[in-house]
Amino acid sequence: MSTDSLISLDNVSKCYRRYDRPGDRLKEIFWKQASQAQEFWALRDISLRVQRGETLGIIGRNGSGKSTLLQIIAGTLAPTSGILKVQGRIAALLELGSGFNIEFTGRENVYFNGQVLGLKPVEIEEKFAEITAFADIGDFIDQPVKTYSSGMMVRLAFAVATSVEPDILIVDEALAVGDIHFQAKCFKRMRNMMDRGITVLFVSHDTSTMTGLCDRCLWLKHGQIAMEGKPKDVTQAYRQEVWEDQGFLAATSMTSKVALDQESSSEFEGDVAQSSAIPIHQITESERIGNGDIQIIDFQLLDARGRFRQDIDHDELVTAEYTLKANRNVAVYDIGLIVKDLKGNEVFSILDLQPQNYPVLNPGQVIQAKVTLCFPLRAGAYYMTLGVIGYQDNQRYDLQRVIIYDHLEYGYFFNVNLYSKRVIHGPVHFEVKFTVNLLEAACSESLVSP
Ligand SMILES: Nc1ncnc2c1ncn2[C@@H]1O[C@H](COP(=O)(O)OP(=O)(O)OP(=O)(O)O)[C@@H](O)[C@H]1O
Repeated sequence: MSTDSLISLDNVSKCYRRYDRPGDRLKEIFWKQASQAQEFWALRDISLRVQRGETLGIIGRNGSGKSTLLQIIAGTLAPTSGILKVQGRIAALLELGSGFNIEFTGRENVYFNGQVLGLKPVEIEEKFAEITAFADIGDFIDQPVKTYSSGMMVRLAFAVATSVEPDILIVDEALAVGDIHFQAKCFKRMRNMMDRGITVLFVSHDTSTMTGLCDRCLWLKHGQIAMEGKPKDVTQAYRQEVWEDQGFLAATSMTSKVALDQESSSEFEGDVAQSSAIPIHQITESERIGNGDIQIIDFQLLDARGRFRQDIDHDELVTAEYTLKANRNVAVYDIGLIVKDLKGNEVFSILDLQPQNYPVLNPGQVIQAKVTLCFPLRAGAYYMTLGVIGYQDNQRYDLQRVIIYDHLEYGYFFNVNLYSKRVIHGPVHFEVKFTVNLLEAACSESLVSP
């Protein structure tokens, strides 16, 4: 294994034994010759190197062998044949609740898991408050894990696995069963870990996640590597195949080729595509930074009739209303917002740099600022990062000298609904109109008689 590849697999295969009847497995234990098992090769001859600091995405259809591969690399499943070498500490989030003893409390499991991940009790003690703050499951931390919902289990498992500084983080996105606020927090933490050079292996069905997060992508098909390379190329080929199989595209169609050249994922919008409702998250105190000279004390989205909205129709004009409180004299300040998808990818941002009419603020003063905007986005859940900034010596336009008064990473979660019969690609969607004109009539003999 080269010094910089943390993971190396040579011709790794995994064969499961499948039985028609549960009793057949038992029979085999006592009488090998009577084996009724059928062999099933979930992985065949996988050879792979993953370098230190690399983020490898694994994509593939249900049953293609993704979880099997991750479990083998994590060391929780033995390969049937082949050579596997892994260097460094692994933190894995694979099967729900794996690694937890459900009879024990969350607190006991944090200590137990922390030790499995290589932490000393005193180190776990130091990290305990941070782990519970991230998991945010309140008093449940002292309840047996068997009383947890699946979402709570994932919260705690993710908090523990990412609290250690592993060399390799392995995450199955299918586990992202928490609410959207928690998912966004998880993606942010994963990005931070990637920035710190931690090697990440990540399974997802979502091609935009692959292109957004990963350096390299692996496509598994029937237990074999169908393709490996740049996320954009691999996800494009993968989508092409999925779409062809589903009959959405003709393989040779020019339009499909043009469409698939787009970087982000594509979805077939059926008769009515509507994102599901999300729980209300108004201003969250977590992830708040800034010196507090001005604070955002409330924020809402209102529609044209002044109704509070969190489910917004595509392209609908809404007003974002900030309520700001000054805690000091402030003469120059700007208000901004960034719209992000749940993976933390920035969709667009606005910073108002020419506010002629913003009043000078005195301590205790409360003002309301409004921004009118619309969201020509594809259907889905998004959040807004909200901010108020100032400048050293009040030198507006000098972005090098920005002072952050307040910054709320998860300021406001909302849904965009889109009703469309079209096949839509990419993060934005504009109104378009297709028209077809008949230029030449068909020859009379080729006309189909009514
Ligand atoms: N313990 C097992 N015994 C027998 N077959 C198994 C076992 N575990 C997995 N398989 C089979 O191996 C194949 C690969 O499964 P795996 O869970 O690795 O796929 P996957 O790509 O992760 O699927 P998904 O996207 O649905 O999670 C599947 O056909 C599955 O039915």
